Amino acid sequence: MTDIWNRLAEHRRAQGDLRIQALFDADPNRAAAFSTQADGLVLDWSKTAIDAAARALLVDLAAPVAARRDAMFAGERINETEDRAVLHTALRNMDGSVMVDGRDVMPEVRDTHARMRDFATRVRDGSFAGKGGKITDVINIGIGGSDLGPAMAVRALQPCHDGPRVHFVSNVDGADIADTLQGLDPATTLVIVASKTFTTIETMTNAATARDWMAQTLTTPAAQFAALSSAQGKTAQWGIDADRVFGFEDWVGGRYSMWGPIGLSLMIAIGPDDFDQFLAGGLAMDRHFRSAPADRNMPILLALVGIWHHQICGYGTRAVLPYDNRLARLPAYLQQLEMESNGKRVAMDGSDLTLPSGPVIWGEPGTNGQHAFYQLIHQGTSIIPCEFMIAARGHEPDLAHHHRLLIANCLAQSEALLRGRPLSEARALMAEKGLTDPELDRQARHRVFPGNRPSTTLVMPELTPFTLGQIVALYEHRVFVEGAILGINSFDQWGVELGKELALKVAPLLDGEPSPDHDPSTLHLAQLLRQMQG
Ligand SMILES: O=P(O)(O)OC[C@H]1O[C@](O)(CO)[C@@H](O)[C@@H]1O
Repeated sequence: MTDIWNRLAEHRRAQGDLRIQALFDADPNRAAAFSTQADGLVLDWSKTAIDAAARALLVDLAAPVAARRDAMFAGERINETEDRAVLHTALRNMDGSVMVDGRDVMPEVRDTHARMRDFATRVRDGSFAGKGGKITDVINIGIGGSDLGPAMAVRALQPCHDGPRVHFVSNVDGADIADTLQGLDPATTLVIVASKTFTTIETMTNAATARDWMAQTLTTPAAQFAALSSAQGKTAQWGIDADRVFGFEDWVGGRYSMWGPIGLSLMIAIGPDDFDQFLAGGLAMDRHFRSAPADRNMPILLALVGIWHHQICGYGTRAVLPYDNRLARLPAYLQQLEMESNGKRVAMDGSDLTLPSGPVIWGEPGTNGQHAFYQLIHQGTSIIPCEFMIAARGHEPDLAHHHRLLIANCLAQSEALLRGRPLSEARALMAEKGLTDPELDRQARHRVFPGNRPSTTLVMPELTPFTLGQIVALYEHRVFVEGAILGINSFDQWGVELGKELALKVAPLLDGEPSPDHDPSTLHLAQLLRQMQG
């Protein structure tokens, strides 16, 4: 492996000031040859500096992926620091059997899925009602993986909504729940407490506030609560009837959990059949991931492009730019999926990682981002690989002209990043305006675009439950591949623990209790905030 990394680094050095445009000039078939398709989804990665030799080396780098992938699907305990299997894929494949510790886990998965379908159907048709009648509003209370996936998907699949309104509360900031509860009727609201552990302080604090809010009107608020958790003893302590508790096992990681019970709010919003289409999209990507050769395997190639840009070229961040307003929450969802999974400095075997971990992920939907941070992407001193996403068709037939413009903008941005605008062109533009040197030169230099900035474009026919399932599974597997190649365990998240522990120790400071165990700055800030509270 070290040899391949060295050869890749050497190849990059040898490329010198290669322009991506030169790769297109040399190979008229490049756009097709550096595109990959999977069940109607197409990834074009031709606008990168990866040439045939780099591609071959990168594919060699992916050699360890197949064995680890097969171990994951077979239910082996590949999450070694938590001693757990990693089987979120079982939640989207209802057929067959999957053995964990000698037990087939699929009958229970199917049973829970059937119970979710039944409950969602009853909420939607009114046979499960609140004290005041048919449920009009559902609040999902959760955080991280118990919030970001369903919140992203509910927004993405708005055209499929035909159920009650669905709201999401995650932040422990009381503003979140206060704003959400405003205008809702407790008698027709269903609260879903989504927490794998059922101990997360933000979620349990918000859930208690929601229960108090309901108790002002209803004598038995717990009757309008449901729970999604692997800690079923704790849900019982909360008084939530077992009929409305949907469990899952520890082999489903929080950020990989929207396919099962954590997706209940999505199922209620779009209906069980559309939810099954979402699962079908994920399953289609699983099958592609398991069967396509590495050089045509979309998750493997997407991961390799990322490795080329971050670990080989040294670009520190990656922008995710969906040209779809309904995918507005996708960058936030991917931030948890990618950065909580691969933001690690220790390898699986306990040694220090010798390569950089996964990159910073950020983004906003186009075209909004164009009028905000694209300035830096085009002309800043950092190179930021961009991941564009676009659907061929929109959902608003009467507004086809909007979609035409949306597509044009998406393609124009990746073209502008590739081509740039040389000084000669910028000078010609200034000359047309009647400027002469030295002012012409000064003005022209501000209008130069260096270009040669890499991007990929993911194209889908339309944003549907199926394509969304494909995209989420694509990114899950991309993270998996990156982790396997870097030697990272992508399924634990020890880095979130210290802050949680310290928050519990800091809280007493805010009540004025002395505590010697804090640094002077923290003590100073706590005192300042107390003074400001008056
Ligand atoms: O579902 P839970 O147990 O409330 O956890 C919520 C989130 O907290 C984390 O454990 C850490 O932030 C995430 O991995 C998880 O998705």
